[in-house]
Amino acid sequence: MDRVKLVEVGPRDGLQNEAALVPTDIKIALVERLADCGLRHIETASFVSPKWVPQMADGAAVLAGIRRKAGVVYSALTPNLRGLEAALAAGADEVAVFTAASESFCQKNINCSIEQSLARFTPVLAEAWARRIRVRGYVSTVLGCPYEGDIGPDAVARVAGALYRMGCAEISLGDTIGTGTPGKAKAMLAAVRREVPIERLAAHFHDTYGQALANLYAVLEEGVRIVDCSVAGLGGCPYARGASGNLASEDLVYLLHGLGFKTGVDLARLVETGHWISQQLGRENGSKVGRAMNG
Ligand SMILES: CC(C)(COP(=O)([O-])OP(=O)([O-])OC[C@H]1O[C@@H](n2cnc3c(N)ncnc32)[C@H](O)[C@@H]1OP(=O)([O-])[O-])[C@@H](O)C(=O)NCCC(=O)NCCSC(=O)C[C@@](C)(O)CC(=O)[O-]
Repeated sequence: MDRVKLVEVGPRDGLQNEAALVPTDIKIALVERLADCGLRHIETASFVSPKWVPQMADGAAVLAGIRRKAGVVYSALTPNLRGLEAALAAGADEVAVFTAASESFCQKNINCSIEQSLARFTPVLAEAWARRIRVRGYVSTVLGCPYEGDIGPDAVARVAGALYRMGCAEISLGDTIGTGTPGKAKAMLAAVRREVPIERLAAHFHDTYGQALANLYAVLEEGVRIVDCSVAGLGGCPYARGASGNLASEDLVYLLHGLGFKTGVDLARLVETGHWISQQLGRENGSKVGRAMNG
């Protein structure tokens, strides 16, 4: 049976936009619970400037505090060499660099042009390679930008191809503001797969316009088998106005199991975890499956 690799980004993408600081022990408990659900790739922390994203300032404490489960990859976001050093010192198993297909978003998010971001990543990849650490590359705004509107597939393909040629093992395509629709997602993927093999591509779809699951289904049909998701649909980017939650992990697992894909995830436990974190954060559960199965 076909398998889909899930990358759970709740502890990072899910929490980074929370206005109130989430206590470190809650973050640790969330990561541990997600691992207990059967998730094997958990983006656990982010080593960015604490002035830019205060919520992620305790990344080292989170990585130090978790009870590690064998076979689980605990990864971290690293915008530069300093972030890489900090992530590795804290025990991250894998790191991710991140840029965008839109110049304006890149400037707002990491304070440099796309070209400059790629130059910053060169030493990150060299150092990671020397230490045998796998690097993922994110491209944001692949289906629309909060500042520039539509983004052409060729612009996405150019950046994805550059990350791949630099040595990123996996390229995650982010519909940061969730404006994409299935036809657009397929057109974007058709351009990107000319630069990057399909098995190296991940879908990272936000659900701001309620399109995430439809877009995901479209790229699944095209052969994408790596999907990013966030428990209880938590998430958003502080530098993308109006960006709301990620594709909810529970909704994704329900869809995939219904289609006959294997994920290794215990859906009932995941629903419990989604309910638990929603209560901790005092917000409504963003997963429809989570609400239905918990009701
Ligand atoms: C990239 C920088 C640092 C450039 O920021 P900068 O101001 O251009 O760079 P800088 O080198 O001048 O550094 C500014 C300050 O940050 C410090 N600094 C510098 N680097 C680090 C580091 N690694 N860790 C900790 N501190 C750091 C540095 O020491 C300095 O401190 P100061 O002297 O002012 O006290 C900044 O713009 C930044 O941190 N941006 C991060 C924004 C972010 O995290 N956004 C959310 C993640 S992306 C996302 O969510 C999208 C994604 C991936 O999910 C996919 C999708 O949905 O599209």
